[in-house]
Amino acid sequence: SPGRLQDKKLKITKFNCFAGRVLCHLDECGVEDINEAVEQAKTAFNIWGKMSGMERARTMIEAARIIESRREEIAQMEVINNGKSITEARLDVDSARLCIEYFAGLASTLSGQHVQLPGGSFAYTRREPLGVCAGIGAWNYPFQIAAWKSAPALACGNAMIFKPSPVTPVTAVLLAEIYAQAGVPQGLFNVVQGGQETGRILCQHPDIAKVSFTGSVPTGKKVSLYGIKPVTLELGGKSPVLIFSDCDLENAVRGALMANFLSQGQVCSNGTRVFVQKDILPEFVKEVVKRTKSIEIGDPLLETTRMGALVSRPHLDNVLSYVNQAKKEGADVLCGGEVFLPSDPKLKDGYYMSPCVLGNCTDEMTCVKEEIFGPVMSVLSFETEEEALHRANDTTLGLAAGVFTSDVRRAHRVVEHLKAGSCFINNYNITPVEVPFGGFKMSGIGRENGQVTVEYYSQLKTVFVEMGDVDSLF
Ligand SMILES: NC(=O)c1ccc[n+]([C@@H]2O[C@H](COP(=O)([O-])OP(=O)(O)OC[C@H]3O[C@@H](n4cnc5c(N)ncnc54)[C@H](O)[C@@H]3O)[C@@H](O)[C@H]2O)c1
Ligand SMILES: C[N+](C)(C)CCCC=O
Repeated sequence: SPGRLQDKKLKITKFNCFAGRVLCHLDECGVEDINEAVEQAKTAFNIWGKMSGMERARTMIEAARIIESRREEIAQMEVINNGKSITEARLDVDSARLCIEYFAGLASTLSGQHVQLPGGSFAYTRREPLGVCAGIGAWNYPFQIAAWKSAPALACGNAMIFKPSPVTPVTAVLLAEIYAQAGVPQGLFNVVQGGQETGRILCQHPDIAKVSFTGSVPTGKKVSLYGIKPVTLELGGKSPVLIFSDCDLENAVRGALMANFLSQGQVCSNGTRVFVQKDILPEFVKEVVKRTKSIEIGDPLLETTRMGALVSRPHLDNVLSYVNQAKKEGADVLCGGEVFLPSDPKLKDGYYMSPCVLGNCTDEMTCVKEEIFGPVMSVLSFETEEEALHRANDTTLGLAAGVFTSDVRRAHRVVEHLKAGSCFINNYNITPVEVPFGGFKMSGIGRENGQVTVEYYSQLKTVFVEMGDVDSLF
């Protein structure tokens, strides 16, 4: 309720990323708002958690239908919220809808196990919801992240309070509106606005049963220390793509672009360390640079635009400083890496940069070691498979990895040794909602999407049933 938030002191100013103007002001939610959201969620959970899976599924399918009918409106709002191109925003809305449909399909399949014990006794397990879950989102996929968290939570019978990033606060509210319109109990999916303090209060609330967090490694570390409650962490990456000389080069070039430039390079799973086998390096670099230079940058609402604006001025400055640092450390800027000024004067204050390819990179460079989270590809060369694998795995992160080769045995051998949660063979950055997504090492704990996610939003109760007498030792 906007009225109740008026007395809060802290304000969030949301800028329009592609024109650099103030879009709106929001009040940060504090203890009182969160208490109220939790109370509402508990009441809603008491209704929702007792419904059958089929009943929950019906409401979720209705939410998916509303998303489909409002696809264009949501996508346009996401462009304004985040700065990405309308083409990508539509795909994000589709992924959100598909996720809700997928988990609606699983809602009626939740079940336990029956175990026979001696003497006719038996035990069975019940899969039960956790209660009120907290979802905390990053700013790169605001609507999609809210759906990827709420869909499994709701399918398993939980309520969720979701806090979007203060950098992109707008579209999660649309999702709350849609769930309400679809008929979920009031307060089952609520949105609280705010930054780190709101996030901390929410996660530490004693009635929050689980936290599902998407964001950076440093914040993920804090969230994991908030208390004894289940936590899903979807964190950052610095993923490798291994391009062998026996690959289909055209496909590998396309893969490298998809691995680096979606969402202005602001993608957790991006394959930003592109290892290319030495004998095809010149040809690969020539083609990648040519295609990168031809990426259409500008007004993200135009159909022809393929790269919109970065999410904020400070983030743009940070990404550009990584390019400067790379130059100082000896990398060659093969293209891009500069502020981009669109021809439309209305967009002159937007946060645009030209996508960048860095050549002559080595493993020790900052651009190769740290997550830049912008449109910056680092190209490295290698000679042997063993060497490439060793260098690819030489990181504390392990979200994703890719391999391009026409040798099927090499593909599976390499993937077996890659230390990453999502491995792509001859493709990159596809995330069908039917398959699990999540990281190895410091890239996270737990998974989103796929059947396994049910385990992260429910708990098992074991029931022992004695058919004889108590065999007492006393
Ligand atoms: N693995 C994935 O699925 C995935 C997906 C998207 C983004 N990411 C990662 O997210 C990062 C970029 O997102 P970001 O800059 O929004 O990350 P961030 O860690 O700065 O913020 C993420 C969220 O946490 C909140 N937050 C901040 N401090 C908090 C605290 N102390 N307690 C609770 N909540 C707190 C923020 O307000 C925001 O909503 C990148 O590292 C990227 O790789 C990972
Ligand atoms: C849909 N993508 C592009 C694979 C992004 C997954 C979520 C990570 O940021």
